[in-house]
Amino acid sequence: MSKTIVALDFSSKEEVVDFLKQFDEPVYVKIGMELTYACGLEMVKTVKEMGHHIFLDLKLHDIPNTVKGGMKNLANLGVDIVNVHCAGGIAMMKAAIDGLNEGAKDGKRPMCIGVTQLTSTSKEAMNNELGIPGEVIDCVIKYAKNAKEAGLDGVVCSVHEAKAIHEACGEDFLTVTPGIRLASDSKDDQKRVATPAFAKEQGCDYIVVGRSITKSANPVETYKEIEATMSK
Ligand SMILES: O=c1ccn([C@@H]2O[C@H](COP(=O)(O)O)[C@@H](O)[C@H]2O)c(=O)[nH]1
Repeated sequence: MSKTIVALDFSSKEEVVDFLKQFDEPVYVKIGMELTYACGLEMVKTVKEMGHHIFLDLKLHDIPNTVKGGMKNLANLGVDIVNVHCAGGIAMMKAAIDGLNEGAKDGKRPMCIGVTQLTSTSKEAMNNELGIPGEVIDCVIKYAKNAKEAGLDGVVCSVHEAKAIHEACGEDFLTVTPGIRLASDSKDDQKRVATPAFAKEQGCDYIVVGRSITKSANPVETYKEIEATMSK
């Protein structure tokens, strides 16, 4: 399976279908808030019918009972990955897994991963706005260990933390890393960024790439170049 997950940050079905029609092979895609709030979970069905793999990035973060109920209803959509915010705590993450297990009709639940610190968060913002002292890496490792204790399958983190997470939580614990930029790209709103080549070097399991591919003059070519780097 592809190591590059393409973020479908579009607001209409037409844009998604036109974008995906350019590819002659199944792509691993990410459906997040923008698309879901515009088109509903119906988009999961549309994209699945086109043959693609899906990371449903809704980042659940609520009291355990609510997250459990939410996950129960996401369990049978046929997506490969769902996620929560690790900041919701261990009880909430355990509830997410319980909900998925309860909801999965065939006994096979999607993988569930936890967002550690958003890749758009800098050390300064984490310290001064979120009120979490210290280095980002320490918070990310703590959250990753919590996620593992809760039974999650991995985490979302930046490339810069992936190696330390594998050391702390094991090589089988998934690291899914957004904040990917080509050397010539602008960082936009992202803070903890890295190139696909550095992600490969750091042992990231998957990279998540949005604008570098979707806004490229030739999205398929850019995707193929990035995926070739990741699959070397
Ligand atoms: O920490 C996180 C968690 C999720 N994302 C998501 O990944 C893509 C990145 O898009 P780019 O255009 O490549 O910046 C986007 O859908 C985010 O919601 C993240 O960036 N960081």
